[in-house]
Amino acid sequence: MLDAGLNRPARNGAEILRDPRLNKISAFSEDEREQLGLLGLVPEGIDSEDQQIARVRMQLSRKTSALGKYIYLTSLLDNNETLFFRVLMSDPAAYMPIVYTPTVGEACQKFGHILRRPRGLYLSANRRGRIRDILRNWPEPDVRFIVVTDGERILGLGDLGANGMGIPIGKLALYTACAGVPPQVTLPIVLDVGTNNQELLDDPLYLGLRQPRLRGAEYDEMIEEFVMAVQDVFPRCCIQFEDFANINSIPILARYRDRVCCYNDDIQGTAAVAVAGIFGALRILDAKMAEQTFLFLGAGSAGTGIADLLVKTMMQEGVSEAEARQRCWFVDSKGLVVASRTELADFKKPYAHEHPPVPDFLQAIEELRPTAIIGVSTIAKAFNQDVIEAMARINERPIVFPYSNPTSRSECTAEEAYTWSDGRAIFAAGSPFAPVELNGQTLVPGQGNNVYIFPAVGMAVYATEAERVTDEMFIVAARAVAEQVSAETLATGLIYPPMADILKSSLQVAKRVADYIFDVELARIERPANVDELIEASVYQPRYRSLI
Ligand SMILES: NC(=O)C1=CN([C@@H]2O[C@H](COP(=O)(O)OP(=O)(O)OC[C@H]3O[C@@H](n4cnc5c(N)ncnc54)[C@H](OP(=O)(O)O)[C@@H]3O)[C@@H](O)[C@H]2O)C=CC1
Ligand SMILES: CC(=O)C(=O)O
Ligand SMILES: [Mg+2]
Repeated sequence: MLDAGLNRPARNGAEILRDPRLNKISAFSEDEREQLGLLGLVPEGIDSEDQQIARVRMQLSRKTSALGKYIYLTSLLDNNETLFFRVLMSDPAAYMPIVYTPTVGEACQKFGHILRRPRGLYLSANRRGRIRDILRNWPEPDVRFIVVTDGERILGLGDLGANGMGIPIGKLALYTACAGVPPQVTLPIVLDVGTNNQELLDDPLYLGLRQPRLRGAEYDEMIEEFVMAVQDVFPRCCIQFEDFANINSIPILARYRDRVCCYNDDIQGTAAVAVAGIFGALRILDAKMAEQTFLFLGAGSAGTGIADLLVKTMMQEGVSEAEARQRCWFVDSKGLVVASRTELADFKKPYAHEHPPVPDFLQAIEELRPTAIIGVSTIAKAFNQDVIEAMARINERPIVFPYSNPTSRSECTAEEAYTWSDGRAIFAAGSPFAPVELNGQTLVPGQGNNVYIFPAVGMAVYATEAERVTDEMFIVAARAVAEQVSAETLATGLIYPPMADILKSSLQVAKRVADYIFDVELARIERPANVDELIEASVYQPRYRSLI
């Protein structure tokens, strides 16, 4: 006998209770209790799914810290996957700040301290040469999505080594909660290549390798071994690279994007959410993208990724590449990125325009008079009062996107941006901020976070079994996100679809991207008569199935 729909041998009651994919805690039916040997192992009372959700909410409300709520929800995922996703999907706007930014940042910082039960796969530098075999230890046979990090740039918190595992776990929970990708096809992975974070190396509870980060050829060989092992063991799998330092993220994407099904979320997903946000802002401004001047604070993976996609989008609208690049300017840790600088990384060079050196961001604003500032610097409070006031003096409606995560690294808060601009800023931040009351008006900040993109693109790639992930798919996704923002939503200042509707909007985006994947013949399945129905039929439902 097989477990219903899971293709696994049936278990006895005690085993079922220990399997998070089968466990219903207090919601087993009378027949299941009788037939599966569960009598006595669970209390007599039988809960409905709604009663179970009410209990979870009550228990969560008694946790006084965000980290306490994170630990509780993670334990629920380890105990009863269906209930976890039912709770998450019942109110994504409420629960996302717990399982994702900002709380996941704190959870990663303390990952070794809060560990209850390991989740995902740890591939360590010590196990090089054996990655294929270790992938085969994963119990699910058909993994379709891996989110992998080496932990070197976890949000804006820096090198967190193997503690970075919290990020793949959180991102993959959102694949399911925000776009319905079935959890059994997802696999979180950390490549434990050591850490240069001395605090972690000195922490007796740190669980990663206690050695400096692997670099150079040895590192590249390990990445190659990993990518090729995934092709062998999970041939239909897409790899999402997440939170690598830019010295590695950019070359890795360049090396593999045309060879295997993969993408980098910090580069491409972030870029798409930024382009979507700019489309929303342009509707408020009634202006064109090529009329804007974008000034970035931070010229790393996220910043140059956003600029590259803005350039591609402007080119689709008939602007030349040179003109489009000229609309994008960067300030990094050494000041304005200009042609005379000799130490620039290759990925910054396309944006190193002719201009005298400018040491700081505020002066760059005064000289370049940008219409938009985008913060991807990890520097909290860098958009200070002088910066916002300068933007509000130069522009009737300045675009202000402090995208750095988590909240503790945000370049400014929503309240600061609105207050210092007299409520005129068009604002979106990487982490969530509550609405702000100003001069009798309620202003609703958007969450400019790649969560609007990666679950939706993931669903499209999953349902179509796409061979490759291209930049054009991200432009399609960006346009689809922007199109779902109604005029009423826009009137509140919100330039993204409401987070409460993220599942609905992600499925719309997934349909558009899936259509595009079939159009460009990158699908590995035949085009169905109705692509929308294909997506709908692929969506995971967090419902208990009968186990008998
Ligand atoms: N909202 C979202 O969806 C996303 C947000 N992010 C956030 O963006 C941030 C950056 O990520 P990522 O681009 O991958 O990181 P990188 O490390 O690749 O880039 C950081 C950039 O910030 C610059 N920087 C550092 N300090 C300063 C300073 N004092 N003044 C000006 N610039 C400075 C660095 O300069 P230099 O090059 O000189 O070292 C570098 O160019 C993170 O906080 C991350 O959480 C990332 C992805 C998605
Ligand atoms: C959101 C995200 O991917 C980051 O901050 O890195
Ligand atoms: Mg990231």
